[in-house]
Amino acid sequence: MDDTKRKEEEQVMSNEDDSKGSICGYDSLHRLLKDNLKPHLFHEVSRLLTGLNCGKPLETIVLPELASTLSAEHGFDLQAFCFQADKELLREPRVVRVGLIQNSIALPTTAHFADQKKAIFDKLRPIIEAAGSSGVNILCLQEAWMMPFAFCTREKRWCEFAEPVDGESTEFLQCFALKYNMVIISPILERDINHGEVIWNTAVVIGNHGNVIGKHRKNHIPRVGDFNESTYYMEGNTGHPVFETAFGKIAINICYGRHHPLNWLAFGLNGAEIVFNPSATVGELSEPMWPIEARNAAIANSYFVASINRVGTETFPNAFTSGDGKPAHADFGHFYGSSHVSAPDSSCTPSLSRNRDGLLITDMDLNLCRQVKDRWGFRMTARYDMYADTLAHYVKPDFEPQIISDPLLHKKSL
Ligand SMILES: NC(=O)NCCC(=O)O
Repeated sequence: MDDTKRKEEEQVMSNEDDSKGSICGYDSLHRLLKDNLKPHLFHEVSRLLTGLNCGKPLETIVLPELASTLSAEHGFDLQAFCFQADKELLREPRVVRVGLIQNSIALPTTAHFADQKKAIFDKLRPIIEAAGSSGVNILCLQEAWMMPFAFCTREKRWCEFAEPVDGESTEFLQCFALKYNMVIISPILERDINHGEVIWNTAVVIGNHGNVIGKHRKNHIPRVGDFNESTYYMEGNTGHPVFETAFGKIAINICYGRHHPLNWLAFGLNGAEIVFNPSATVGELSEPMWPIEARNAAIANSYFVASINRVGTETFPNAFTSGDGKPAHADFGHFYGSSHVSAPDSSCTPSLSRNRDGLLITDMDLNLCRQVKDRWGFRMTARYDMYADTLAHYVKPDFEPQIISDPLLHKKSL
């Protein structure tokens, strides 16, 4: 290939990459490293980047053929890993199979709203079937999975997508919960019929008998970049519930809540063993934060964190601005997928694709949570009483920061 042709091809590739916020045409960081490092270097980089579980790299799981067939037919990424815990003498292993689904929207945002929602249902059906037929016990979808993430626009017509907790999205998923004996976490835009049709950003927890166990409403609402969600709903009023399910104690920290360590802590104090973080976030804003925050939360709170993000670029009919000096634009940028699971022992799975729909299946022995607590003693050493005191002072209007100034602070150096 001559130089001009190569340059032209590189230009096309880099334009495509740019529209996806780049990582140079690779599907994930893991892939980029694997394809470019010598095996012994990749092994060592992975030891630090994704950690070791019980002293070893994570093993992959072999899934039933149907799951691979559905993944090939419908073009979604399918990956599966297993977290081990040490064998105990007095307790049986408590292995739970968790599934995470990430997806792009299915029709342009200009299509009729009913068609958009139906097309998302149709797109998810085979992915949920793949999860169910692989024996997934707890399945979680992405934030506001039943609609485009239209909150950047500040246009109120998108509120039409909101549904009551027992609405059509819940009904759609209840069938799968029953069919596959699966707990399903369904993050939706909620319309609270009993309270004057107020809108919330809510995760509905559907039990493995198809029943609604309860709901949690997003605690922290972003006001950053194009994420103008506070125009649509207020901070949640459900606290930090932990749902005791047939397969373990679970909680949901919805998207922007992942930037708040006390939010993670509160779910942990209530006894969560797995905290799901269904999200919608874009590369330019948060991609470097994404793996760090989840992993840190898992380590600090001795539980598993399951992170899910949307995929693709959603373009809206009318351009908008967000008071950041940028020209008016009609999309958020690239939702980078990259769903993954972090464990309390600091190991984590590689991420799903940053460009394609995907299903990540992970086996986790929940005994690992207590084993890490016993080993590291973070709960014992946490000094909650000291921080309770600091916070109680901090929230008072007359609070003054505890700063001890160097009396020689302003003395000139010789
Ligand atoms: N959906 C949402 O809360 N996004 C905020 C952006 C971020 O937290 O990365």
